[in-house]
Amino acid sequence: MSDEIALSVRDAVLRFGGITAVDGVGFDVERGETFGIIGPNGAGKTALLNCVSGVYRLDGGTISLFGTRVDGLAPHRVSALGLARTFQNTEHFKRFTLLDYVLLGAVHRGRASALWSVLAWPVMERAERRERAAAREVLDLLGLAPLAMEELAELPYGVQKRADIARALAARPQVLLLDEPTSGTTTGERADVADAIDQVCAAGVTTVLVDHDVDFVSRRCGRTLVLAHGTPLGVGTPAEMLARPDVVEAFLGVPSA
Ligand SMILES: Nc1ncnc2c1ncn2[C@@H]1O[C@H](COP(=O)(O)OP(=O)(O)OP(=O)(O)O)[C@@H](O)[C@H]1O
Repeated sequence: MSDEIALSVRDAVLRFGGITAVDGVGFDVERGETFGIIGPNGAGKTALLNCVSGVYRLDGGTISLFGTRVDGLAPHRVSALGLARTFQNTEHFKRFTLLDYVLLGAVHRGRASALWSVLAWPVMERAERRERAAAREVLDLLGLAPLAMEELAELPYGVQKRADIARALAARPQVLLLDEPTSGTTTGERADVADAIDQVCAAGVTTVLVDHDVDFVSRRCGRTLVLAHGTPLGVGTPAEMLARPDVVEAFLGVPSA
């Protein structure tokens, strides 16, 4: 693990009317690290990821990507600075083939203006060939290449979850946010999603992993942030954090014995 900070969140606050969804959250993720965020339902995990990716604008605090402030930027600008994320569903892309869906991730890097596209079509054609090659490379890495021409709608849910990881990875992100990558999967599918994430981590991609499955996060993350009701309970190794009575109480909803 390097000591270069890839993602830095300081005193983040996000409110929805009277609800404070994220309340003074801070953490650093080092380059190459797989960092976890866990917490019970409604803890603010997804809201926090939405702040990092520019979907929500912070009411307080700062977010930096490799030292550059990104809070207040639109999602496409944050993504141009090297951040990619998965979503909790791929509902709107059901008619895409797996390859086209993954190409969405590759294509968004360095798209040119329409005028430039017309004037420089040979260059654009070469760029498109490169994007297709990049998409196929990612499909290969995640063991999805044989399914490249299948429609997403026809593929099992677990494959759709892996497809979403592939799409995000095709953008060659500096930092990858995985939002509930195993939610709704069967035990078998979860093992396949786990393999895909392990490939991503082994490739050295800086990753933030949010999941309901605490064991799943604990096995992959050296450090994790624990949130409860939007408030940070702390950052530490999963074993350290899960041994704390306040963390146990947050998950169980009752004081630990
Ligand atoms: N768009 C929104 N409008 C109003 N309130 C919201 C919105 N999004 C989230 N919230 C509220 O913010 C709080 C945190 O929600 P969030 O979805 O981030 O929690 P979470 O930890 O991701 O939960 P889960 O594990 O159930 O997905 C909750 O009280 C939720 O109801």
